[in-house]
Amino acid sequence: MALFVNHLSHIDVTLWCPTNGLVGCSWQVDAELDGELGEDGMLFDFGEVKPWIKRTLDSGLDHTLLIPINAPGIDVKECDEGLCITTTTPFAMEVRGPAQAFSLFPWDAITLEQVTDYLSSQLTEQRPENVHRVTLTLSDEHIDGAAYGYTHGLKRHLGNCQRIAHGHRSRLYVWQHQVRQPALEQRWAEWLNNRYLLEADDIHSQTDDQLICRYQSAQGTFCMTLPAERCCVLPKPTTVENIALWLAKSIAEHSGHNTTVQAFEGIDKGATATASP
Ligand SMILES: Nc1nc2c(c(=O)[nH]1)N=C([C@H](O)[C@H](O)COP(=O)(O)OP(=O)(O)OP(=O)(O)O)CN2
Repeated sequence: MALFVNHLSHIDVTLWCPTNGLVGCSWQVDAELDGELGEDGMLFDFGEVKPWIKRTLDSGLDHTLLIPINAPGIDVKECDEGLCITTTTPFAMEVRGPAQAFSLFPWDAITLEQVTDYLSSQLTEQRPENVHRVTLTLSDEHIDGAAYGYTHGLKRHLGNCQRIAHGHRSRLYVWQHQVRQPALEQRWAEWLNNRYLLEADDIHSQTDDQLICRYQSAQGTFCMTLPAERCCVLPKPTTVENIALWLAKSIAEHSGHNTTVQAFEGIDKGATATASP
């Protein structure tokens, strides 16, 4: 007997890719459980399946930076902040923070298949007696138009969004004169794709080539050094509201037209903002 729960949750992470660097991802989570029916006629109460799986994801890999430690140029060591991870290719980066902000895997690269198997095995190990196996399916949201992945951290957030390098893969909608603007959506999404978004206030130091972002939050001290060309600096915290506002203002200024932007933070949620040139 198998029980399934589709659209159970989302996972928002950034993965380190040996060719693209920081890649923001949002994965939809579907679950299937194989097992025996209990005396109550249920394999596992739906009301318990969801919180059980969500708790495991939220306290583990969700909102972390996924590092394939066997990829070329990766070094991981302990430091005052917790862990210090350095990279060399495709660019030099150093990120420091509490260990809980990182998920380290003994792999050459992070793939959706490997992450899916890892999480399915983790849940299977913790299963209740009458459940034989838990199988998750992780998938990227199907997006026809413009989309971009980004990485950020929100130091004021009380939950795991305070971690300096977690990410999202997001749709982007732009309107001018009540008409969608696919060319603008595509251009801005391409520009934002794989960037690190940070608040100006969190810049610790900056040269022409390099930027250091550093902040203290409830979980500890976080620090990130990366090429300036890979960053996008916003005047305010990088919440989706401020991203929508910054995009609306930037596009209105560049194009000379009133602009409305709907920015997403991962799957199915986001903010809408309008600006004039
Ligand atoms: N109004 C806003 N609220 C929050 C924002 C924001 O920009 N505006 N941002 C965050 C974090 O960046 C976080 O990454 C969002 O994570 P999310 O997965 O949505 O949070 P949950 O774990 O609570 O949601 P699930 O999808 O149910 O896992 C937080 N809030």
